[in-house]
This record gives sequence, structure tokens and C-alpha cells, in this order.
Amino acid sequence: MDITNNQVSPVIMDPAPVNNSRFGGVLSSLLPYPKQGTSSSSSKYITIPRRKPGKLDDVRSNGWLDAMKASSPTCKKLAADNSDIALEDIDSAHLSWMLKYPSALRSFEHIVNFANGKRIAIFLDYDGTLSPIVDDPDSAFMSTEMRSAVKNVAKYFPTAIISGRSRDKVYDLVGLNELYYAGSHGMDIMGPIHKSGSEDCLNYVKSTDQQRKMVNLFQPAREFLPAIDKVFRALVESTKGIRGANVENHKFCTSVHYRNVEEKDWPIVAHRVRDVLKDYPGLQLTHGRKVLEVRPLIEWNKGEAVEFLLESLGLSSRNDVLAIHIGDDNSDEDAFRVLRTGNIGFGILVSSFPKETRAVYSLKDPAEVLPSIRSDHLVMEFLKSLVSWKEMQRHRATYQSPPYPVNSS
Ligand SMILES: O=P(O)(O)OC[C@H]1O[C@H](O[C@H]2O[C@H](CO)[C@@H](O)[C@H](O)[C@H]2O)[C@H](O)[C@@H](O)[C@@H]1O
Repeated sequence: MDITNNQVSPVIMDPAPVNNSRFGGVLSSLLPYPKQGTSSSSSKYITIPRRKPGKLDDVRSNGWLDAMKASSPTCKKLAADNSDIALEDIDSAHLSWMLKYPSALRSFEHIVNFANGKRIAIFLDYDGTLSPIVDDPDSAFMSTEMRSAVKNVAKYFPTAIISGRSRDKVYDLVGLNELYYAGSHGMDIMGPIHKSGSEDCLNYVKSTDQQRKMVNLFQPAREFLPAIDKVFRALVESTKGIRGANVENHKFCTSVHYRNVEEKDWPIVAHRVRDVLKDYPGLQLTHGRKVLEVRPLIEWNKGEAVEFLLESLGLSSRNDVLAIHIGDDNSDEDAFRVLRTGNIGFGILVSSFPKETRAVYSLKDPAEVLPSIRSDHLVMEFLKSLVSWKEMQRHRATYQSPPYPVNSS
């Protein structure tokens, strides 16, 4: 049996699953990938390994431009024609991709059957997941309906936003106090007081949240703050002549947007960024959706942030936890990977086009690719379905319990 779909036999398995004691060998046989690592331990948060600087990739020979072109491709059919798309118009590559990564909405029954009796934790990316992708990053607002869907989810399940934006910016955009927030690709986490009590290390900062409640800030890249600030200013300076280029400071990382730059000028963006980065061997470059992201060269990403939050919430090393991460971007792959390899849960990739992913499910299958159906609406539908399912379960539990106390003597 496979968690991805109970009707079709969809997923070609990797090598035979190993028995996973965390899940009593059950989840390992349900998820398509076997557990490879062990569960996280709090001691790993004391020192986060810094990676050795590598040689800076050459813009032409090493595929910066290919990656820039590949990031966030537009589905030609959608761009060219806003009219109805028949299912038969969707190419076979997409259909076979969908067999491998079925729609989380169409597989909902299967997901909740599997989740029954487990403690669910929800991790959500922001841009392209909770909000639609727009040209101006400052105008990427989530809808009021989405906000209320996320708020409802958080009533029943611990919920965290894990974004490439700075924590403050993403908090301003989401505006819900009941969530946990991890900004700068997980390098700035505001979470609960760590259950293991191991916060006495350099990476932790005690702070207060918007309601003046004591919280822990976990910032494993604090020493990079001056470098990020400097590189941000250098990038602003070096790209200021490029029409449409825009640089954002996200505190522990910085983004160079080229969505609004004419494609003929993309090589200029790539060269300028590369030239700046030559002076910063402690920083690395990653590719997002029409954005170049500059971040500290440390072993920390959205995947580590998911593990960290699970541990802080007292949800790691338990057999009954199911973590779900929903995201659309390359950086979300780190979270998908951790969930797969740790057999902790699964990822849901939001994508209109087939792509390699470590997620188990997708949102936007061929029928959902209609231009009138927005990805964030599908994510909202999934979140609402989870809430309805949970409410139904509670209702059933109340209805089935005897109306009077049972005398056990
Ligand atoms: O991890 P995320 O929350 O998805 O953050 C990744 C990047 O998101 C933002 O950029 C993306 O969304 C913009 C608004 O829709 C869009 O204009 C841009 O092209 C996308 O890449 C954010 O502005 C970036 O700084 C983040 O790195």
C-alpha cells in the first residue's frame, strides 16, 4: 500500500523501505522513501556546521543562466490562452508526473485515513503558497479568506510559516499571532521555549513576541549579519542600473529579483551578482522563482527549521506525529527531503508544471491547471478540508461518548 494514492498504483519505489521504529514500521512502508537519517537531537543546535567556501560558479559554464531561465517557467498554454483547457490538451509528461505526485486534494481521503490518530503539524511556505506570485514582492498579499483558513488550521494543529523573507516581513504579511514564524529560510525562528531546555547556547536569543510573551529566537547565522548587510548594499549598488532589478534585505539573507528584468538583461544580473559574491566566500547563492538568493554558507535551511520546530514543540521522536509541509519553491525541497528521509511526514508541492521534487503530493494537477483556478485557492481548499475533517472527528467523538459518566467500579 502506498500513501500517495489508494486507487492507482502510482509511485515507483526507491530501494526497499527499511523498518522504521519511530513509526513502528508502518509509515516506512507507506511513504515511498525509506528513512535514511536518525531523528534530530537538540545538541545539534549548539553548533551549526559552516560549510567550506567552494569555487564560485562561472555564470556561463555552470548553468546560472539555465537555472535562471528554468526558475518559475510559465506554462505556455496558460500564458497564450486564457480559455478553457481540456484535459486531453495536457501533455502526457504532466499526466505521468501526476501519477507520481498525485493531487493532495484528490487524495484527501487517503491522507486523512493515514493521519487518523496522529498529531499533525503544519508547515507553510508564504510566497506562491499562501499568496499568489506577483511582480512586486511588496504587494504579495494573502487573501482575507486564506488568513482565516490558516487561523482555523492553527486552532487544531501546531502551524508554522517558513519563508525566505525576513521573519518580520512575513509576520506583517500573515498577521496571525497563533503561528510560529521562521524567516530567512529558517535562519530566524521565533518558536516556543525549547522543550529540552538546551537554549543556553550562542544561537538562542530570548525575546518577546507581539503580545510581550517570552519566546525563543533561534538564529544560527547571527555572525553573518554584518556580511549580509554589506552584501545587500553592494548588490543594490551594482544592480541599480539594471531596469527592473530589485534587491530585498531579509536580515539573514538577501534576494535579487529579476522577474521584471528583460530576459536579454538576465546575463548582466548574473554577472553583477557573481562579481559581488567573489568578495564574500562565506556566502552562497541559491535559485528561487525569478530570484537569486544570497545566504550564509551554513548547514541550515527550511528542512533543519522543520526539524527544529518539531523538536521545540515536543513532537520529534514520537511515533504518532505527521508533519506536512506545503511549498512551491526550490527552498521547500529541503523541507520535503527532511520529511521523507526522516519518515516524519510528507511534502506537498504547489506547481503548475512537472518538476523533480521530494514532495509526495502536489497541488495543481492537470484539471487544476485551469487559469481560473489559483494555486493559493487550492492550498486554501486543502487547509479548509483538514479543518472540516478535524471538526467532524471531534463531533463524532462527542456524539459517540455516552451522555452520562460511566461508573467503572
Ligand atoms: O520561501 P518563500 O516565502 O517562498 O520566499 C521566497 C522568495 O519569495 C518572494 O519572492 C517570490 O514572490 C514574489 C512575490 O510574489 C515574486 O515577485 C518573486 O518573483 C518570487 O521569487 C520574496 O520576495 C523573496 O525575497 C523570497 O526569497
